[in-house]
Amino acid sequence: MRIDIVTIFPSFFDVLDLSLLGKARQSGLIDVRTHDLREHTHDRHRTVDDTPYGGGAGMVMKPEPWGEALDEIVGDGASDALLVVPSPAGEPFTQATARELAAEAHLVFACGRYEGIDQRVVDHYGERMRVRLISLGDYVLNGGEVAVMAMIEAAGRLVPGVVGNPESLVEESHEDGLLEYPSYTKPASWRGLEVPPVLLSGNHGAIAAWRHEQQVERTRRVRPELLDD
Ligand SMILES: COC(=O)c1cc2cc(CO)sc2[nH]1
Repeated sequence: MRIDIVTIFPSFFDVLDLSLLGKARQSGLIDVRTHDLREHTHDRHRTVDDTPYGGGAGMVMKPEPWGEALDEIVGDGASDALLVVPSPAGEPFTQATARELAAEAHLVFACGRYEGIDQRVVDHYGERMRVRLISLGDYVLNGGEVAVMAMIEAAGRLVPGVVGNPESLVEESHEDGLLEYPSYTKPASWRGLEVPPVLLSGNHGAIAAWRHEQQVERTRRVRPELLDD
């Protein structure tokens, strides 16, 4: 998988060199490249934003730098890459979305700031490639970078080979539509709190049944709407 990120804060993504995704980058499983939007400005102040047509507070990101930056990545014709634009007006990001992104060969993330990117950028690239506006949730961040970091982690870990034991991906919250069961490890007794005896029983059928029961109970208590599906 190739990932390109266009942002005015490219160093924000240096952290991707660490941990899980760091190994995936070194092994070539995931090729992450950041691009500084300001490299595609040509005025003395390296301007990337301007006041909104129609008035209103805040600033809007100018289309020209985005056009130059994105053309450099996907060329000036049709592209099979998926352009992901984090936006409060986007579709909700879920584990299903993460799985869809993980199946892509080439993801391009456009990190907006301020009030967003001039709409014509989405319209222009929407004529020659798939474009998805995605939101992390019903709140607003100051820019797309944090959202892109979360999406890259959620999708990157689903890319085959990135996580050592693929089994660990199966029994996770939201993978089967339920929240995950509670986990325990040694010691069996800690500050007077005991590990549920069934987990020490060695009875794998009883353990699986208990874990599923815990998933349903936790989901009903914390996220009852997930049980409606
Ligand atoms: C949950 O919030 C988001 O996903 C989110 C993405 C973006 C992009 C912005 C720049 O206009 S503000 C913002 N919020």
